[in-house]
Amino acid sequence: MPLALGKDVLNKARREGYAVPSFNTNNLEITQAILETAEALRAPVFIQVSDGARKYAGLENLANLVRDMASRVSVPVVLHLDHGADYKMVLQALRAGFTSVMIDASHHPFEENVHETKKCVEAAHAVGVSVEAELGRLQGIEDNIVVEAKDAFLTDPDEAARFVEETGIDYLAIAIGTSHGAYKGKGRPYIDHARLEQIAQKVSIPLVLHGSSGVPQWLKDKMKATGADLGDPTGIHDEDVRRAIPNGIAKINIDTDLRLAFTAGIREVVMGNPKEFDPRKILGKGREYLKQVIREKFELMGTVGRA
Ligand SMILES: O=C(CO)COP(=O)(O)O
Ligand SMILES: O=C[C@H](O)COP(=O)(O)O
Ligand SMILES: [Zn+2]
Ligand SMILES: [Zn+2]
Repeated sequence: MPLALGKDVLNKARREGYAVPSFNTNNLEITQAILETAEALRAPVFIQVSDGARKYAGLENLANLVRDMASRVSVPVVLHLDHGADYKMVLQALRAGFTSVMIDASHHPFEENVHETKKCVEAAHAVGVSVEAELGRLQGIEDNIVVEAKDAFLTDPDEAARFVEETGIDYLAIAIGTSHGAYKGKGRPYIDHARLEQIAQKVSIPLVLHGSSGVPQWLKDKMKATGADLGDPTGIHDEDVRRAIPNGIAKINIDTDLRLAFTAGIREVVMGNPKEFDPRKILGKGREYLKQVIREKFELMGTVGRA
């Protein structure tokens, strides 16, 4: 199918009470794992390209790869720009054929965030592309900028309503306690469900949750078994993700769990078979674990069979 429009996929999700995962891609194998699993489970999906991915693989290379591969599946696939840094980046994504773009001006003061976001909405809507913007600030690593706890702040419900009204965006990324990366805090990383409920009452467009990886035990075990030294990573509990979806969360971003899965498979082959030097065998195992973790996400978010 041709690429789907972001707001079509997410408006349906919020209306019907499920969420759509937005997976970061960087290469062929990750894209294959996402699309083959989505097709097998009849699930709509977002594939997103970060700034790091753009620098690693090239924005147009990834856009062309995703568009071409998506043309051979029969489920809705949205090609999304993750954390677009500025207006220029958004324009480049529009030109490359993205069907959804994020402008992340959340590190600016409110009025400046509104101003920058509005400009991007005007450009994207002129060519029929949907827009995500962010209000509030997540802790963790974002586009190679480390946001410390003291600089992170949660989204204010009244401000969120004003922001949506003034910018005309199609979906809103909010900060409610999640953070990027594999270290989301000790024990049970905190999610402010009460705040989410208040935001959901005031904002009717789909809400987006970043930093939602679960860092599952089976992947931690596999990494550890191959000698990886990760310290003590913790992710968002499945229960918290499940609880957030009826409160308007319709797009859920996952990158870290894919990194863990791909790397765990690669490590397993490399460490366990010192004679192996066929990259297809090495990356192939990574792709197999990617498919497993991607399947778990579709099941968790209620996306299976929604295509
Ligand atoms: O929000 C993300 C990308 O925008 C990814 O979050 P994780 O690091 O939790 O996978
Ligand atoms: O939001 C951040 C994503 O995990 C992507 O990070 P990256 O720019 O290092 O690819
Ligand atoms: Zn941000
Ligand atoms: Zn993010």
